[in-house]
Amino acid sequence: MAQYSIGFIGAGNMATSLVGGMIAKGIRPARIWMSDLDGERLAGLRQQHRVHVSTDNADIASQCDVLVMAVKPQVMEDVCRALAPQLAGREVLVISIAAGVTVANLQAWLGPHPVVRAMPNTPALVQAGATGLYAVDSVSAAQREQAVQILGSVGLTFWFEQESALDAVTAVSGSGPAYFFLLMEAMIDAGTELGLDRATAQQLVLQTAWGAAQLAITSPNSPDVLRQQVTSPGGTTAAALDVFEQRGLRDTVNAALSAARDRSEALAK
Ligand SMILES: NC(=O)C1=CN([C@@H]2O[C@H](COP(=O)(O)OP(=O)(O)OC[C@H]3O[C@@H](n4cnc5c(N)ncnc54)[C@H](OP(=O)(O)O)[C@@H]3O)[C@@H](O)[C@H]2O)C=CC1
Ligand SMILES: O=C(O)[C@@H]1CCC=N1
Repeated sequence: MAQYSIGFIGAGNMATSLVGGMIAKGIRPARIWMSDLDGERLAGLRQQHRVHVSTDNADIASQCDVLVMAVKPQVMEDVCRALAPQLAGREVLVISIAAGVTVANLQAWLGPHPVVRAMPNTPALVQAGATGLYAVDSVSAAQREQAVQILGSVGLTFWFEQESALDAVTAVSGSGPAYFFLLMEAMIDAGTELGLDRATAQQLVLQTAWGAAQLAITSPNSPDVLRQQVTSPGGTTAAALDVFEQRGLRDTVNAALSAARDRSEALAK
């Protein structure tokens, strides 16, 4: 990988997942810069990862060729407007990972820089991330490649031609890990209700989730076929699946993802 420097503005959950995954993948910490309001958090990150840190966003922006904007959508405008003078006249690739913040917003706040809008997810920390990407026309082929090198170092990347697809990606894979964690929590609670000790219930649930995902990824069969292979006629799985279907799991999932997509769209306004 070419030795350009990468700065993260905002060192919260998603930025630290990305940085942890990038370093585990072999990207040198000396190339990574992180800023945040919280000096203690930064000190911990410097100690853990040996990255450069600063509580001054402008300091990070002045050092880096690629800037990953990783603050919450609600503060993105203020953060970008404050950085605009720092970036003026420089060739910096901006990658925003914020939900719902459009490239038009980012360019209005930062200036006419090449912008990639990305939607990663926290499994990036273990190189099992999934990221949707959208680029404005001014992003060069080399800069697209930089975005893929960074986000692709921690998982799969997918380019989209329409920016609106990023709202759907946010609903599916950006927020998606939380849906599976909720199901894990519910299954652990249910297993405990059924008399298992909590630690064993947790191990059984996590191994089952991991095994199901591995099987679904490696099998030539689609999830519906794999589900049928578990389901003996008149057996235990059928009894459980009947309850899920009767209580409207599919409609619930559909409504939940629509709510996430709508929220992503609303954040742009
Ligand atoms: N978490 C996730 O799974 C995903 C998140 N995202 C996106 O990533 C972005 C960050 O989310 P997430 O990591 O969860 O949020 P966090 O709140 O964990 O991280 C944001 C960090 O930015 C800091 N911050 C706030 N204001 C400033 C500022 N002016 N300058 C520098 N740093 C600042 C926050 O500090 P403080 O806490 O003190 O406010 C916090 O540490 C969001 O835009 C979100 O939409 C995208 C994909 C997945
Ligand atoms: O909840 C959120 O808004 C962010 C975006 C996707 C995951 N977390």
